[in-house]
Amino acid sequence: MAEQIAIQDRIPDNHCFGCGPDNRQGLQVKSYWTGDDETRCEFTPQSHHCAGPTHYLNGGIIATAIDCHTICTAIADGYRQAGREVGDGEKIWFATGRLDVQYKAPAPIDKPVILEAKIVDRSERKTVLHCTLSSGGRLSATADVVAVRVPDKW
Ligand SMILES: CC(C)(COP(=O)(O)OP(=O)(O)OC[C@H]1O[C@@H](n2cnc3c(N)ncnc32)[C@H](O)[C@@H]1OP(=O)(O)O)[C@@H](O)C(=O)NCCC(=O)NCCSC(=O)Cc1ccccc1
Repeated sequence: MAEQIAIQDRIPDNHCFGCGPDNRQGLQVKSYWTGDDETRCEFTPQSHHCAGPTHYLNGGIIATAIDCHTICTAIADGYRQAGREVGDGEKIWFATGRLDVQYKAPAPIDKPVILEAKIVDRSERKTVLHCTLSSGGRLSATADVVAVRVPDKW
């Protein structure tokens, strides 16, 4: 099977701290389709992404990774619903309207985290997603996200 290009690497002019390919100080989150409405992301934390104790991943970094993975899933889905490849033609932007994270267990800093997102509902203006974040096979966080379509000049 041909290797997929990450969704973020197809979104034009994305300078986001969490997922912008051109943001050299950013997290560089990368997401890939795994099914019709499902995407996956593997993110390897760096030591300075720690919480108070140095062995756990910071909660804001967890929220940012979830935010970027889910919103970019909504953006890619927006292009797909329009029958276009991500990045082709008029830009499609979604913004985070709601990000509701539940922290279930700490995520160790020295292991990759796996994010799995699923689109649970979509309408003209918004896409609703559910996301899990796991580390070493243990569930660390769940999130419910509302991505809202914004104008192409957003
Ligand atoms: C755009 C919006 C979120 C909503 O605009 P409005 O004019 O108020 O929208 P409107 O009232 O027309 O509703 C349309 C539909 O949406 C629904 N809905 C709306 N809000 C909520 C809600 N809170 N919760 C739940 N649902 C909500 C509403 O019910 C309606 O649903 P309906 O169709 O009736 O079923 C505005 O409040 C805003 O700009 N907020 C700041 C966003 C921001 O700065 N985010 C952070 C930066 S982005 C980032 O970091 C990610 C990123 C990464 C990489 C690349 C790109 C992005």
